[in-house]
Amino acid sequence: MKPFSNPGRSTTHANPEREWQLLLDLGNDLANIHEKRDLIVLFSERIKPLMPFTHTIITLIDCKDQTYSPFLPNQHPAASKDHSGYEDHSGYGKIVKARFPLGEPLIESVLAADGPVDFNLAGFADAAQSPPFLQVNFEKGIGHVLMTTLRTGDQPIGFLHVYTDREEGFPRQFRDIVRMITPQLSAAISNIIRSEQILQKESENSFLLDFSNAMTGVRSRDDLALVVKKAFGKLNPGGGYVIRKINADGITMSAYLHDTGPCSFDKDLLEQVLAEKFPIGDGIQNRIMDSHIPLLFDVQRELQRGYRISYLDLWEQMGFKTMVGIALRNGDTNVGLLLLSIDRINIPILQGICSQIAIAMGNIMANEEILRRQSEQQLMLTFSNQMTGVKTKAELDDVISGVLHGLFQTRVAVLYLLAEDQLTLRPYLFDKRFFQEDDIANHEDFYSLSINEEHVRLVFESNLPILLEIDENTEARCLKLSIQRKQRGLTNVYASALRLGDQKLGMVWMLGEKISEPLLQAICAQISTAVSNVLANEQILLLKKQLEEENAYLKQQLRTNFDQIVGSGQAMQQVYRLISLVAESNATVLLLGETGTGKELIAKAIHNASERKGKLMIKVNCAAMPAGLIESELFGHERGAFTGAVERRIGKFELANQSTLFLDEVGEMPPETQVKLLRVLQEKEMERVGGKNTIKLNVRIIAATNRDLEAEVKAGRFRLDLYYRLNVFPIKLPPLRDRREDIEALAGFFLSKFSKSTGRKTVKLSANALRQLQAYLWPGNVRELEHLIERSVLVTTDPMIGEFFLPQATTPTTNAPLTQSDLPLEEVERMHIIQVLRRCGGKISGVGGAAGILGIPGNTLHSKIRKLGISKADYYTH
Ligand SMILES: Nc1ncnc2c1ncn2[C@@H]1O[C@H](COP(=O)(O)OP(=O)(O)OP(=O)(O)O)[C@@H](O)[C@H]1O
Repeated sequence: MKPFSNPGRSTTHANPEREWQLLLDLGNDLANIHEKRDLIVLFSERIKPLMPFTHTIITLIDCKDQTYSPFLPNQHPAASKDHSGYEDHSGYGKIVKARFPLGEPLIESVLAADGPVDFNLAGFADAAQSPPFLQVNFEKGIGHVLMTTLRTGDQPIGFLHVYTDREEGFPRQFRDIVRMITPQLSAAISNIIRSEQILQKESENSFLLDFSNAMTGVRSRDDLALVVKKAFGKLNPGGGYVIRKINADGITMSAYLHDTGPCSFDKDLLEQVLAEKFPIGDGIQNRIMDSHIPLLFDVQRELQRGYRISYLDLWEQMGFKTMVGIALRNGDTNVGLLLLSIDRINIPILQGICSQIAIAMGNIMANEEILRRQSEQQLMLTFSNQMTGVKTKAELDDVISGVLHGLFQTRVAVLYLLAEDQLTLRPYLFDKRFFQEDDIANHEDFYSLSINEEHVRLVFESNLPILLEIDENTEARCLKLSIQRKQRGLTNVYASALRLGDQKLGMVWMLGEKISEPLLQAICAQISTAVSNVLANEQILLLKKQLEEENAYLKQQLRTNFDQIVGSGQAMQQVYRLISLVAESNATVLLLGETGTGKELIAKAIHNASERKGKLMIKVNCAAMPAGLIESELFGHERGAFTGAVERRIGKFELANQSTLFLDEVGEMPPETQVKLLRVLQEKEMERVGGKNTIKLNVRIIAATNRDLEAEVKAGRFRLDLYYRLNVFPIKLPPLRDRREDIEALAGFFLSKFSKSTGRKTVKLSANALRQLQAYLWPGNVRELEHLIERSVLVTTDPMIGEFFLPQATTPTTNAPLTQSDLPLEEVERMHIIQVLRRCGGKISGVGGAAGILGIPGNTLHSKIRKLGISKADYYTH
């Protein structure tokens, strides 16, 4: 501004020419004013000489809230008599910052007047509704105030206050001068306001431009922290701020960036606030998020309103009285919010900063998300590679308990498989860190979980893994899983169905801190595939084993080659007739007859004539098995079912599924097994020993015994109900002595068979030898004949057998003493056993059995019989 023109000597006396010149000069000077400073100089240097007033104040009206407040409170320190201390905390200090309502009588009268109004403060200062600054001035010795309204057009924009300590107040000439210069003064003030606004805008723009330039280089959260700290350092020196982001749950917010400024505070409280997830609807955050402009909070007032939010406490502790909150939005998406310790809101600047912060946060988070997904994919690839190699349950256990946790900090608590009934889930694998073996075995709820359980149903209804809400009920069902997970800091329980295509395989419960849905889905899909591979592999191994067993059995059967029945006599004709009647049905057949009469041969013939002939007939010798193992032999067992059961075994019943099971010597079966056999025959299903799965059976039973089963039933050794079950179609095989007509054919058959097997021409029988055979009683029946011929073929060197050396005893032997002196110990033992067996009618164990008399267990006797080569023919007596 150019220097003001010299006003000459001060005067208030009438001198129209001089007055006009003065007004002209003042008008020119006012027209050139653009800054507050110029106005101050004008008042102190140009107007003051006209009238020695103490000070002037210009106040501006705020139309929005109908108030006015100081705009130019102090024109020149020297001009103020006693009022230089505007910064004091009483009187002026407060008034300078205050806003006064327009609707007071004094102001209304100023607004209504068409020129300056002179008020004697003695009459107004302490009047009710008078502006408080009059009282303050009056107390400081001011007598009069001259007030006039400043206007732009008709619109009042503010007031000029001129104060004087002269008792007589302002002379008329001064009032006239003020009236005259009021329009120019109003225009000058408008100019100042406009240029201040332009400057303000320019500085805001330059601030935002700098900020925006700095933001272009932001790539990471750390970059953002630096730029934001610098910007807020300029905007609000010594202040603090926090930027919060909305968490993935969509209902809470957590600190993203923060700066506490130079304040002192409780570090623990800060840690707590930084770690805490604050619900968006906490009463403060929701107000900020709902507003489209920054909101100013009075910290004390919010605390008094009862908000017990830790960040308000911290804010108070740091000495911040106010808090500005502004929502961070990236387009229409809410990203988070900014809290700033500032007491003056510059809305455009804050909005400019916040929109850029929100965009940067959006980009950084998107970037972080991409990196996270990439790392997840990498981890998933590693997991998938590990899972692909899984073939066995143990390997599956290793990968899901080791690798899964190593990669994703997630543990499979339990993996259930759907049982055959498709209604029950049974634990297949479980994490031993959470459960003991006993927990599983003794907890029926856990062991057998119905798919109709509410939480299980939810899992199967969903195509995606779900986060389980654990309530008291579920918790009981989940074996206190939630407690377990809290103890291990694993906060979430995820559950997912395991499926292969549309087929349900089972369900998995996982515990983890947090894991994204797509990742969880991918993990569960991998587990499903691996489980199905393991199950398929187990099935293959089982079938392979079954095949091996069948194979071994087949080979054994081939070695004994029973494929022909010899005999065309009447008795055998009757047998053939019965076989042809029953063979094609599935009826149970009971073969009765003395030892060696061909019961097994006939069983085989029935099987071969049935539609089951494509599969192997399975044989069980009920007498040759130790009582303790017969059940396992018949029904199989699970691994660990009893001591020594080191691996799963398939029983003869399961082996004979779709085929025929030949129960040889069924009369020797121990009573406990009889019960189980009866159940299987009745229900046509069974479980393996130690197993829980029920196996459906389609087995044809052919039983055989050389005992009189009716007598056994009467004696209480054989169950009547089982007898009825077995005695559906009895076939009685005649003893050889009752079909002597077949002896010649049988002898010829065996001569040819054994001659061939020894590589000789067929050995013949002399007439004498044949007569001998026909005269003999054959206690051991066909088997005895077969053995005799075999021995004879072996020992004779002639092409013809002239004579047989047949045993004398053909009736039950009495207790005739043995001559043992010349025999070796083993032979004595052999003879003694044969002797006792004869006395017991061949019965080995149980009441009246040979083992009891010999004082050894039945098993031991069996093995001795085998070892000493004792055959039934040796001891069978009639
Ligand atoms: N009709 C027959 N034709 C040819 N061989 C026969 C005949 N009957 C029995 N055998 C032979 O006699 C031997 C004994 O037969 P098998 O084992 O079937 O008798 P079993 O009644 O089952 O005897 P056990 O009651 O002692 O088990 C076998 O080697 C069998 O091949």
